[in-house]
Amino acid sequence: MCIPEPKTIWWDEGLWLIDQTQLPLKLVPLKIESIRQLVAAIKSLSVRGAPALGAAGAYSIALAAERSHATNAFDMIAELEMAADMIRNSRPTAINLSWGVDRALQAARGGESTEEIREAALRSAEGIAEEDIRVNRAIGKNGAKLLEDGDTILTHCNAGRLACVGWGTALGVVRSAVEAGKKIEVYACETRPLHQGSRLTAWELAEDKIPVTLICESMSGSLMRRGKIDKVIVGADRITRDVVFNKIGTYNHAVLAKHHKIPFYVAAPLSTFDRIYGEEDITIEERDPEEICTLAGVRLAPLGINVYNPAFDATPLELVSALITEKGVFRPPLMPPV
Ligand SMILES: CSC[C@H]1O[C@H](OP(=O)(O)O)[C@H](O)[C@@H]1O
Repeated sequence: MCIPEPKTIWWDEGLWLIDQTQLPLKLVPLKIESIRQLVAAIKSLSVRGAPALGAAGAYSIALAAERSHATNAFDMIAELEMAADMIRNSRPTAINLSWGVDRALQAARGGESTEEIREAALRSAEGIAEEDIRVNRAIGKNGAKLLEDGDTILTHCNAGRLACVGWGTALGVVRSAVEAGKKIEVYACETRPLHQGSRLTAWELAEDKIPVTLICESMSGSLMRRGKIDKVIVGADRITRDVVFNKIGTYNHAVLAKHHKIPFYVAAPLSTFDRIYGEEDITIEERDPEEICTLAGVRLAPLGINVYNPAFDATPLELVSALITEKGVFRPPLMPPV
């Protein structure tokens, strides 16, 4: 079974991305004309997911260079550095955003003229985008070996091609297993409050004709207890020396998987690893309370109620059966090479 490979973010006489807030009803390509518009797109999750944010970060430098009116290299680099700060600060937890910004900015600094800077920034961003798909294909190939024909997988949030430039990480493992001829079924957690699972994962898998069942994340324990889940596979936003940061609710599944002796896999590129730091060093993004209190404009909670709305949680590595990367599969405390 050959699965198509559309892109989530790309450059075509300017920066384009799929506006994920319009899915699953509409597939809307969005042209990004300014850094401010890109910051808004990142904050509103029009573009989201660690690897996609890495590419967005890199393309932001190419966009800033393309839009710059600087007449010399020094002034242009100063503009790019201001743009870099705006993009880095748009979402703090996923390391890939700052990683992509820094790689493209470093390339741009090698330019001696404004034109060389523009070319270097775009070449770097295009390289990161192409590298992402290659890396995700390698993650998929390494992870598919862990899946057996007939497996039922639980996944959380969206770690598919919409979270990347293409192919996906957690869903990339599923796609690679299906391409290898294995029959795989997926339970997709809707993933409140922004529903990346129902809006994006269920949509992706249905598009690829991979059997998917939508559930509320509160249902995962019951399915595990009834023997309905063979493996759990999720993505990651940052992997430190002691924990995996991923969408809020991931930790719950990891604890339940441990209790039920179900393999719990994390699929992520090496660019998501950040081993200098530990859990206590990383900021977990707190999002707008209205995301929990309203749904499609309907009020779900009393006005003025206290709300806790972290975008991510931390799963200790001892709960992770294996880290699936482009360099292979590593079982903590064993970690991939730096
Ligand atoms: C392959 S990274 C996907 C990762 O990013 C998601 O977060 P968000 O939708 O807020 O960008 C979620 O944590 C996914 O696991």
